[in-house]
Amino acid sequence: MGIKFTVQGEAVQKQELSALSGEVVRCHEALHNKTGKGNDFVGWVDLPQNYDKVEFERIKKAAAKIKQDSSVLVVIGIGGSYLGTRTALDFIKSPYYNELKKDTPDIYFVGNNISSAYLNDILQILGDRDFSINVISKSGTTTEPAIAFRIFKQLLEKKYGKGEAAKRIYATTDGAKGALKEMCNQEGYETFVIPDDVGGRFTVLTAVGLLSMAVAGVDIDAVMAGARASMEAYAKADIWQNECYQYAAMRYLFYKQGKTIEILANYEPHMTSFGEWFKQLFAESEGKDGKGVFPVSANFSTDLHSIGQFIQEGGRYFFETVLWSKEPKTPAILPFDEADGDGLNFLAGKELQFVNSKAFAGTMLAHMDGGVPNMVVEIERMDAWHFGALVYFFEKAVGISGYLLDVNPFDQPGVEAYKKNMFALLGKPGYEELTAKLEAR
Ligand SMILES: O=P(O)(O)OC[C@H]1O[C@](O)(CO)[C@@H](O)[C@@H]1O
Repeated sequence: MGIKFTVQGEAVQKQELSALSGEVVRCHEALHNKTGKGNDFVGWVDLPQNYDKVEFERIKKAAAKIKQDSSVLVVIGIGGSYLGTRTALDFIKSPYYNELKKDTPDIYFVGNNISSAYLNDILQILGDRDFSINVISKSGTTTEPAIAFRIFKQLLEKKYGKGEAAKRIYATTDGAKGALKEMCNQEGYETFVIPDDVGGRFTVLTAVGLLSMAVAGVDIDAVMAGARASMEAYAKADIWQNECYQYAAMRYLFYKQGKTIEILANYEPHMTSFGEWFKQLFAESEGKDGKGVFPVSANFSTDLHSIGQFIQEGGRYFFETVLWSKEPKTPAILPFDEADGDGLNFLAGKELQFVNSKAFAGTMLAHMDGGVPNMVVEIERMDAWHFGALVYFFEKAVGISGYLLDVNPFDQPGVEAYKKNMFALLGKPGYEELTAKLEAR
């Protein structure tokens, strides 16, 4: 398996983990037998094996057409309909994917905020270049992507006419219902399906993530192969044979010990958005019924010069999970300098990855000395295969850790509260009573 999970030093609590092993088996069975809370949303468990192979080929075809007729793909979506896709591109390609030399279209993400400045910047970047749209929304009613879709659809129709525009719109949505699905039926957009039993934050291995990946030239077969390898590697109920479950159980133990925040740290800007994806996955899955580990992310060594002080000496209510790639994406060597004014010649000729690895090792020991438990999720390299493998590792872990907490890890009822208030304050028809109440406050 290409992922290695370890708990560092004193933090390993073998006895406590053993005591949890029965509970872990119970959670495993609930997940695999579909008898646990939210059991109609566990389609992601065997997705790497059971995905729609016919649609998979259609995704490749659509990607080939986009590559051929578009300089830009505008991807519209928020939350699970955005973060995984963004993460895949940054992790497998680069956060500078658009700026780097390539023979694939630029990809820009919109509909993940309501900022007019952001929207205008993208419109300016787009200019008069040829483009296509991938609008992604499982519900089809989310405000942020709906606003962006209205704007970019009008732009597309103005540029190409309604008929040609419809051929440049790819919709990824529910297979049967929702506002977006209805538009697809009326306008004849090519449509990809978000399976009914896969919730938004678990969809990156569906058309949601795969279409943009394919457009960017990512080997999506390798992504699915990596996910499948994880699916097989983490299928055993026995905690001692399942590192993914060890991770889930350790999180639970730390939580019970009052460590209620998890920092997912990385040492690669290519992994920054992985932290964003991880935050949604764990926050929406665990944060309910007054429970859950609050997920945050940190980008080292950058953040060692900002929040590093707090991690070392501030309140002791968190633990750290480090996401580490053994190989650098591309190597670089520190050159020799005759004058050695910076005193760095002792490192001349060394790989930057070597320096980064010592920053990692030194930081981990310092943080552990400071009372922060550390765990490591290590991969060989940041490629398509390892992306798929990692996605599944964390999805499986959150399923088990949600069940250990005895919450439904597959719903997100709390997200509705802000939406209701926003609609009421915007004066949406049907919200009159709430509008009056909120305005009185
Ligand atoms: O794909 P949709 O339905 O537009 O939802 C986007 C996101 O909004 C939420 O429903 C709530 O934030 C997420 O769970 C989801 O990933």
